[in-house]
Amino acid sequence: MIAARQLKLNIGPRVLAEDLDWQVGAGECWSIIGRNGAGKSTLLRTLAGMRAPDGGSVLLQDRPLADWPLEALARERAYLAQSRSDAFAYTVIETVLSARHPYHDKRYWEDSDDHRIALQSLAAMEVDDLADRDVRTLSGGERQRVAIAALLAQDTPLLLLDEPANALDLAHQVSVMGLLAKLCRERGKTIVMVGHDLNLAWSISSHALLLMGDGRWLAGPRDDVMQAAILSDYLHHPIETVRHGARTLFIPTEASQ
Ligand SMILES: Nc1ncnc2c1ncn2[C@@H]1O[C@H](COP(=O)(O)OP(=O)(O)OP(=O)(O)O)[C@@H](O)[C@H]1O
Repeated sequence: MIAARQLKLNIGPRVLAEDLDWQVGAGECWSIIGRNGAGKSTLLRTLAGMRAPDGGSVLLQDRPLADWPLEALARERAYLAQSRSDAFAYTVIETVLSARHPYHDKRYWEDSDDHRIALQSLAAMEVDDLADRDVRTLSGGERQRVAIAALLAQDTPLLLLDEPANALDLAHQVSVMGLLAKLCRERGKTIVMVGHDLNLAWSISSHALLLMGDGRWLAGPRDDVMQAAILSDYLHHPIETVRHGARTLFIPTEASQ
């Protein structure tokens, strides 16, 4: 689906990722994990085509990202940014309908299919009752769910999500993650997401990519990569794992009093 070839990411003099050779297959769900500032958002923006690589390349469906016309790219991948600022008084439904523009060709107005898909997406995120509200009046968690609804309405095979659980209460974290997992398992969508909650990441992911923040990285199937010793190294904090039924739980060792 999407692949990095000898990818290099720099910010100023800092090398965030070096020689990143990474293949994301269709229907896989990847979590990108690393400390603050390790380069997770920078990598996700690069995968979305919103930032050029500093070396190497990103291929979407075996074609370099730079060769994709923007509208065709918007039908292939949707991107959820870590934060957003709403400068204008758009309603919730207008915000979600705007995600349908890549399908409009030369047509200006949305049609009934767009409305149906937008309303379905709002309902999936349990924000359909907010359809007529000005997005600037929403709470942080409501705004995040509207942004995820817009991402769903874009209906792309590849979803790139930067901290989708941000601002969500516990129940919505679990339901949103469950929905994303279902999109992979049952609808063959491919997901690459950034997150700090190891337990949520473990519960949804088939694979994980760890970034050290100095160029080093590790990618592979979830259970190969999400091991206590490896995560402790990448996150610079001792982590233990415990089994709870079928789940593995990650527990950071408490700071000594
Ligand atoms: N435009 C910029 N100018 C200067 N430094 C930047 C810029 N964009 C990113 N950086 C720096 O690059 C590093 C990587 O940033 P990035 O947002 O990718 O980290 P991250 O792993 O997503 O972090 P977090 O977990 O805090 O969200 C950080 O140290 C950040 O301060």
